[in-house]
Amino acid sequence: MNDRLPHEKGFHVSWDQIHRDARALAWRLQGVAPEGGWRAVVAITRGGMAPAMIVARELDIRTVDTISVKSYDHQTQSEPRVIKSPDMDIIGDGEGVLIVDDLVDTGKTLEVVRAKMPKAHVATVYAKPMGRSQVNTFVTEVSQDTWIFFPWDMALQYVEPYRGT
Ligand SMILES: O=P(O)(O)OC[C@H]1O[C@H](OP(=O)(O)OP(=O)(O)O)[C@H](O)[C@@H]1O
Ligand SMILES: Nc1nc2[nH]cnc2c(=O)[nH]1
Ligand SMILES: [Mg+2]
Repeated sequence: MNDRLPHEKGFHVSWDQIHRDARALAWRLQGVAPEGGWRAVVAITRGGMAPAMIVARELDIRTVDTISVKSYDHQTQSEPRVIKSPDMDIIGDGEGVLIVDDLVDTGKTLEVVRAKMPKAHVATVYAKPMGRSQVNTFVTEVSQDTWIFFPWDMALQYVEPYRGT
């Protein structure tokens, strides 16, 4: 699959697995919650929305907002741009706020987001080594040369048997 290059490996995540991993993230976040709990979640669209919903459900957080940062066209990276900001009257400097994304790769997206909400706690389900230092809590690390495929970008399809007739 040429459009996956230069990534050596593919890590294919099912709906079931992202659900379990996002729940594991919520469990960890509960363990480091401030007194009184997290007051809001900010999902980084679009990939952060599914894990953010699961985390908000598990931790009973009703205030959920979004920030939209566009940094990739398919697998080609360009400079990240904020297209939509959260309600800063509610989010403030980010104290007691959880920022959730599906993954961190180079960390460029999170750099932009953290600058807006410097006191927020940053959580991703998956992390690659280059961007790991931008994240406070994550669940699974994959190597830098791995491309993660999410269930919303995939479909079930027929696979040839190992041995033909
Ligand atoms: O750490 P970085 O190198 O900045 O990359 C990580 C970001 O890239 C992907 O989002 P993308 O910009 O592709 O948008 P999407 O979530 O709408 O798919 C992913 O969901 C992260 O948000
Ligand atoms: N789906 C997906 N988006 C990304 N954006 C940056 N890295 C990745 C990745 O490994 N998978
Ligand atoms: Mg994203």
